Amino acid sequence: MLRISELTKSFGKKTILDSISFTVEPGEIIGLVGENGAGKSTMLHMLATLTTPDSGDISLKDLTYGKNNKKIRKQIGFVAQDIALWNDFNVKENMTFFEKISWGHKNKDELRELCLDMNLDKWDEPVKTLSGGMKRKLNLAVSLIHDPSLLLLDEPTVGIDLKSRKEIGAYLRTQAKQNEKMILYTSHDMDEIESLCDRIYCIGNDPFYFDILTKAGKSPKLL
Ligand SMILES: Nc1ncnc2c1ncn2[C@@H]1O[C@H](COP(=O)(O)OP(=O)(O)OP(=O)(O)O)[C@@H](O)[C@H]1O
Repeated sequence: MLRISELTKSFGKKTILDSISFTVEPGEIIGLVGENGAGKSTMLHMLATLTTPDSGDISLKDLTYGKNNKKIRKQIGFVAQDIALWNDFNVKENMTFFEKISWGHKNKDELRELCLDMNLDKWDEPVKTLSGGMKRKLNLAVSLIHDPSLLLLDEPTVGIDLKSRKEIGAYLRTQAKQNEKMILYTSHDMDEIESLCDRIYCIGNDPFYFDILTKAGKSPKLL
């Protein structure tokens, strides 16, 4: 289980996240929604151990953030909003590079299969000539190489075509349900959030997303 207790984060005098608490059970996909600047990425960055909270506690299974960060990182797959790939390498080279520096043990066939799971079949093509959506698919595949138990996905499907998005969504649901992965997912696409997520949290004071999701019968919660 991922447990977040009374988490607070400010930048300067601006409090972005104010005493936020929630838990994520194995097998759950949690949607985080809110307007631009609400604090979704800040939340994911803290869960990825890249930013420290001002106060509050986070734990993953029996591991405490701040004390066990090295062990925690091995269990995390993080897709940031910015794409992080080697442009001059092809897809195969990127996958094998990231496999080597990750804690996973996957052979070339398994790495290729992972790309195909993301609907990416351009194995020998340099990243620099891939479309934006294809780069996103590769970025997502890289985050899954070490079979993480906690997936933090910050708008991972921006620019990905609808068919691929549906297939990636189905893949993520299978990963969550069959392999007990915990997934936190941000998106501005409410259809995607509604169809993919088991529970949805609205960050920030603006009731806009809360009202939309409530009308759609999704019982969102305010953070
Ligand atoms: N390193 C930083 N220093 C100062 N302010 C920051 C920093 N990182 C984020 N912020 C501020 O924190 C607020 C929350 O940003 P964040 O990126 O978490 O929002 P978001 O909900 O992910 O937005 P978006 O939907 O646009 O991705 C913003 O006002 C942003 O300017």
